[in-house]
Amino acid sequence: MRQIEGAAVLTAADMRAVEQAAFEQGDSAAAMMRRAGQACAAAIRRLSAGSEVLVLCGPGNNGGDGYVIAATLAADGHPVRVAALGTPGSDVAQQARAGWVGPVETLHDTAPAPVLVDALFGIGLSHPLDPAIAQALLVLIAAARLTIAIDLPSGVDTDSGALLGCPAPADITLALGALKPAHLLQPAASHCGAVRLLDIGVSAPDTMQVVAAPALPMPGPHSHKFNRGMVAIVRGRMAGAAELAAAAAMHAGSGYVALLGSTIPAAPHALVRRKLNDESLGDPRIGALVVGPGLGRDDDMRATLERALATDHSLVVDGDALHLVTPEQLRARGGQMILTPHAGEFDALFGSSDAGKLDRARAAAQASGATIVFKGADTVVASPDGRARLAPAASNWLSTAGSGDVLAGAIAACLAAGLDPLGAAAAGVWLHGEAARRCGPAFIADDLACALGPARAAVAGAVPPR
Ligand SMILES: NC(=O)C1=CN([C@@H]2O[C@H](COP(=O)(O)OP(=O)(O)OC[C@H]3O[C@@H](n4cnc5c(N)ncnc54)[C@H](O)[C@@H]3O)[C@@H](O)[C@H]2O)[C@@H](O)CC1
Ligand SMILES: [K+]
Repeated sequence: MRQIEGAAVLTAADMRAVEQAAFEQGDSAAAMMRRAGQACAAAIRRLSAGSEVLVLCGPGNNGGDGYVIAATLAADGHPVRVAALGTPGSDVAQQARAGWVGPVETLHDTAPAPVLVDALFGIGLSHPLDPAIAQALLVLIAAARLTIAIDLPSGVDTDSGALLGCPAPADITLALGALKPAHLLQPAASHCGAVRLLDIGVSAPDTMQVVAAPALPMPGPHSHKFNRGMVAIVRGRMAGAAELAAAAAMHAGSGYVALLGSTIPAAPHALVRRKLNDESLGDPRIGALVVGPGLGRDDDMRATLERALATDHSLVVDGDALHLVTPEQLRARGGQMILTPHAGEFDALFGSSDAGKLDRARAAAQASGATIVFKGADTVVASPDGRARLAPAASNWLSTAGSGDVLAGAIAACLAAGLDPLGAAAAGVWLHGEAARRCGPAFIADDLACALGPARAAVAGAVPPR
């Protein structure tokens, strides 16, 4: 049982492809189910501390896992009952069912137990739960002291994270072989409780991963302020937003941060204030240029944005700038670009849709040629090359004014430090989440920017000095 940071994330189709590849290498579905069920049983035995376990078994292979779990617990002398919904459909699930020699109650008639194991449905759920099934599950969850979902809580859509009748959250979800998008995307993620990953002996590709602590370059004896990574930030109509992004870039480790658009001295004095003109915008030492926080959307600011786009700098495009560009314009510009839309900005730029957040982010990256940081309680980072990073849940206190500006600055610092756009975006998201964790409750964005330093210190030394 392991933590999820850095773990592979697979859609239902990806998971089936990985399983199929394992079968072609000589593995069998029965052996895989045995490994999955036994790994779950070992975790459940520890978590239940001797209390009676009720395993709910569905009609598919998730139910098959449930029968293996029950048989393994019983063989270890652990008190366990089984209640089923239908009879197993696949050969492998029937085989697992045959391995359970105790009685099988029905979902609708069974009595609650202190520990409930939900092995009704996993990645094969194809339509919303019947309300009678959801109600029976709800009653058992409410009566249990601990609910453990196998692979996924029953009643969530694997790929989009939508709820398909899931009646109540589990306390713990044991993900099998890899994470699925629903473990990270809302609202399903909130129904998973604590997610832990169990190895079932398959090797998953790393195209999609959970955001993990980044490896960030450390300054060495040859470092100076510019080769640490210079960030420039365009100041717009709401100056505070750009100031926050600048503070964030400084605390996230940038060696030199310039605010373009004002020369009036003010704290912090480490921030270099310069006029916004062709010379300052064209400074070849700039490693990342941030445009959009507090920019404004009038014609002057549109012209300022055009000037930023006309440079060949790596760009972080945030806030108002996301209302002033089109995906086609960005694609035509090319170069390294990271866009950081929240849901409203995403809709404005790419159009609204009922598709899942991961699919939308990946499509947007394709359309714009930019790395997309689709922000929210379930931030998704998608690269035009198809790779993606999904953030684990972060502090809900991040829902405060200016936290997006801080994220843009943190990402810019990582981009200027030499990370590729996907790496920089994921590193910025991690630093932002870690800074929020360190801030505790009710922080303001200024505190969050300052906490990026300690967050950065937590990964100091990850890579040698450059
Ligand atoms: N393929 C394998 O060998 C392995 C599969 N594993 C487990 O198998 C799961 C996937 O198994 P399946 O593909 O059989 O899918 P599930 O067991 O998640 O569900 C499929 C079954 O549910 C029925 N169903 C779907 N939606 C329903 C609804 N709304 N109401 C009522 N019935 C519904 C389907 O007709 C089918 O019988 C994984 O989540 C994992 O738990 C693991 O054991 C690892 C090995
Ligand atoms: K389940």
